[in-house]
Amino acid sequence: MAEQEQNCLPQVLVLGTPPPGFSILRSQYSHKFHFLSFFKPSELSLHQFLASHHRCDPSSILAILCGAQDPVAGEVLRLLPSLGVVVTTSAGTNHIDLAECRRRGILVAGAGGAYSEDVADVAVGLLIDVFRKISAANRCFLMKSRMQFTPGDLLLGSKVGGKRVGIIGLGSIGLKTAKRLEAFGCIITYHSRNRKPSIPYPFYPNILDLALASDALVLCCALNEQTKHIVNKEVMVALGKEGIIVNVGRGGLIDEEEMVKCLVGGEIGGAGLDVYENEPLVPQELFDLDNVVLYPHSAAFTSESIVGVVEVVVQNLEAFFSNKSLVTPPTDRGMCSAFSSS
Ligand SMILES: O=CC(=O)O
Repeated sequence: MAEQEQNCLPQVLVLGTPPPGFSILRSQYSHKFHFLSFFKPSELSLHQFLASHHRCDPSSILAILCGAQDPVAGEVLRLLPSLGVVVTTSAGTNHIDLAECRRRGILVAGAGGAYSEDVADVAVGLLIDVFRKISAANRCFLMKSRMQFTPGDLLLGSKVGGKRVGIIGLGSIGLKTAKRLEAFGCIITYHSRNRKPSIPYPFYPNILDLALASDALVLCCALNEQTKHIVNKEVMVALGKEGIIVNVGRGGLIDEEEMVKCLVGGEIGGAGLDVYENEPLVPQELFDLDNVVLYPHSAAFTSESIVGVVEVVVQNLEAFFSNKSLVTPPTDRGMCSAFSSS
């Protein structure tokens, strides 16, 4: 596209690591938006990048596009005096300084429910894997020794049907996880910020009570000040030696150091994890445990969900630049709707 034509397009500053779907966005929507990519690693600071970019007056930037991996902190927002919207390709918005956005009236839009089914699939997959020791068996029989096996030998798993599963956070991911597990014969209960009157599952206002009444806890909530370390040592002890934890929310929801100790010491039965407290670092001890299944923060991503999120991003940008309401506006506390606020 000629530079002159591009100059007339709404500018979108794309930050950090190329967000999922960005190559589709760039190839299919560059006639609608001028994507100004400031990707890592860069020798320039954002300030220098904006100053060196020939047509980029920071006050001409009204929109940021980002993914979950890169913080959109106060200092970034302060460089962009006219910013009106932050669109993230993630369901979670904990990487964005929501308080500063609220203060400045900057809108925030996330992936909405674009990933919910895929994340729920992985939550169920991790739960089944831990209870039935699928990865452990794979590791033991096939990868380590390639030995012949006797059916039913050694790795006796635990039945999924009948398990009491406490879901923490009943947004669209939590609800889809609950529905799937119900079909496996699990008994569902939940904890969230408020009881949901239209939901039939028993509600536990207290997370310790939920842990005491559960064989598995599945974390599907957003990370914020209220939910950080919502699963702490006390909760893990209440869950008990046979209990397992599945986390598809954010690593910081669990006190990871304590979780590692509980797993190593046998105080909980196992864990299926998609997210970690200090990503991309994963505590070394976890790699050696057969009762732990690790996934690399990829529960959200399938070829289909990436196409879906591109649509949501485009709809949000189009809505914003034509002064319409965003299609996935944040909830009252600035969070997007796929993760419940706990
Ligand atoms: O973790 C992934 C997301 O928030 O989309």
